[in-house]
Amino acid sequence: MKDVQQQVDERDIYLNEVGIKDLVFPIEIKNKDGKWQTTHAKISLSVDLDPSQRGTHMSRFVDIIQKNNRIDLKHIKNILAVIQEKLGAKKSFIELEFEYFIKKEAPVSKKISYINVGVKYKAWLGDTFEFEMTVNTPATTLCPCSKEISEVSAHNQRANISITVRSNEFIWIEDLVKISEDSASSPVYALLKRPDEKYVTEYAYENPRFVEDVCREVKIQLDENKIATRYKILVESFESIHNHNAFAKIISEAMLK
Ligand SMILES: Nc1nc2c(ncn2[C@@H]2O[C@H](COP(=O)(O)OP(=O)(O)OP(=O)(O)O)[C@@H](O)[C@H]2O)c(=O)[nH]1
Repeated sequence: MKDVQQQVDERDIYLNEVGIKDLVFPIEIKNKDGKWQTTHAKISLSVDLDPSQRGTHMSRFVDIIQKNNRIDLKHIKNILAVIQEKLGAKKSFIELEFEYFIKKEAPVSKKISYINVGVKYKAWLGDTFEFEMTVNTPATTLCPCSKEISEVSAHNQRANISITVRSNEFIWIEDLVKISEDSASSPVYALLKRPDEKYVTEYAYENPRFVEDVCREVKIQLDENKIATRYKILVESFESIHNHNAFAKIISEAMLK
């Protein structure tokens, strides 16, 4: 059978990236308790392409991920190396977006439930290997100003706390979720009975936080726990008294270099 993509290309143009995107496939991610969690990811895989080659071997990306769907830092590096070797490229890239499930215990009833956090892995291998992980944690923020000036109550809402770390050291998703929840007014839960609901309502009221407060608290914890030096924090609250959102962002000095 004629191999068209294998033909020599006369235009002499290098392509920075060629590949596949939005492949949906089951993957396994390691939980902090050592067990593997099955979820499904939206996956992009790519390589650079030599000027002399007309097309890359698209089918090989799928083949490789089907044989390597256990994903952690070590596996990702290995997948990128295999991609380079099988596709004859100098650079390889991978992106995975998936929902990760965290076990939660309700504060009073101790009922168990699971919340989903959105995770993105991004890694590339060329002269060096780089790995970037983003974890999006939902939480509650309660406005300190509203609490101060109101006779009763204070506006509160759900917020998304996004932490992106670029590090070649292994970092647990669970650790970033905990830092995010500890920095907010209150965590959120999938299952709360009435005594839990009373507890989280009053807990948030005792811990009012602006988006700026949450962002700074996350930074303090990332630094104190020496999680990473290269990071980005983005906190966004889905305001309940406005029809727009509030946000705060920190990009570490090392991330900007
Ligand atoms: N390179 C390239 N291939 C495409 C594109 N769209 C569809 N394809 C198809 O993807 C397949 C290319 O994958 P290859 O891995 O080269 O397939 P193959 O030649 O059967 O497999 P190998 O023998 O391993 O190279 C072919 O069937 C292409 O027609 C495109 O835009 N670019």
